[in-house]
Amino acid sequence: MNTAYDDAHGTDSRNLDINDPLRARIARAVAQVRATTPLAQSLTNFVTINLVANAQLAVGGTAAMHYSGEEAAALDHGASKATYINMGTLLEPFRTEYPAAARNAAEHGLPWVLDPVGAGAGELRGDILRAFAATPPTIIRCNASEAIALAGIWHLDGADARARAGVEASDEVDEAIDAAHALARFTGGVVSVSGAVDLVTDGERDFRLPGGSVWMTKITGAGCSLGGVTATYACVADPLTAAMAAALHYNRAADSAERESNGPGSFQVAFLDALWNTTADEIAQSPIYVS
Ligand SMILES: Nc1ncnc2c1ncn2[C@@H]1O[C@H](COP(=O)(O)OP(=O)(O)OP(=O)(O)O)[C@@H](O)[C@H]1O
Ligand SMILES: Cc1ncsc1CCO
Ligand SMILES: [Mg+2]
Repeated sequence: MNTAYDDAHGTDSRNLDINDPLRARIARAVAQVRATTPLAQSLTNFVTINLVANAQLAVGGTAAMHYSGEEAAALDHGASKATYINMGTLLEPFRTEYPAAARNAAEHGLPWVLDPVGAGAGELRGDILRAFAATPPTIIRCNASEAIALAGIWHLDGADARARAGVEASDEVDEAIDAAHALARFTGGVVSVSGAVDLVTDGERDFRLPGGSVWMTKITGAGCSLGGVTATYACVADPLTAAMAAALHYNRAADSAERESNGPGSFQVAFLDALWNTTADEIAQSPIYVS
């Protein structure tokens, strides 16, 4: 039987087998975060910093926010198991502090997650993103426009690299597929592109994750906090599992929050509650279209 998803995306994608080991790894990651409250440190924008921390706590993790390469090094020596860097609101000192934090993560062999918010806008953002190419992120979590812009900034082959500015998604996820593949090949990591149907790719396999709520676009920081939660999952799981667990956790929590709410304010509250209450099995048994 063809689903609405198949009709829209053709027949070369199929729902991942219910017994596929990836689903077990996702369920285990969800349980492990709740059991071990891992710390992912964040250097993130001033608009949505509170939602990022609250979402990390709501999935079971621990949050610590700062803007310093030195503090990143101290945390990498201590409790932090992953770093989240979000480019939303930049100040001049971040020109050196953000690449230092990325370097520290790489030197400690720890994963780091990049949200290239607004990629394509401004010299400072471009300079910092170019500096990251030396110690590339383990996971890139972005919207379609940002994936295309970042592939352009890094001059990657195969990307349709139209430089595009802006913090809200305007390209459809599928338009960013070549850019996402190029980014994954360049970093050797995973790229997670959000939208109505999310795309997670390691450059070899593409996973499309339907569901979630359009209300996510009416609260600021849905994407930023998804980046933070992706870092939380990267504390306990390999990059592909972490990106999948975070995106699926978001989709199932958003499905449930939409049923409970009647506007953006009540949606955000219901969404945090749903992050807390959604079960590991609900997350791991989600539709996952693989191609
Ligand atoms: N039309 C939609 N329908 C359902 N879910 C959506 C839709 N658009 C986005 N989402 C979900 O919202 C979350 C954030 O994705 P989005 O693409 O809005 O990020 P973003 O553009 O980086 O957001 P922001 O920068 O405002 O934080 C993801 O979980 C994604 O699945
Ligand atoms: C609205 C906004 N401006 C800078 S960062 C941010 C949050 C969404 O990325
Ligand atoms: Mg964003």
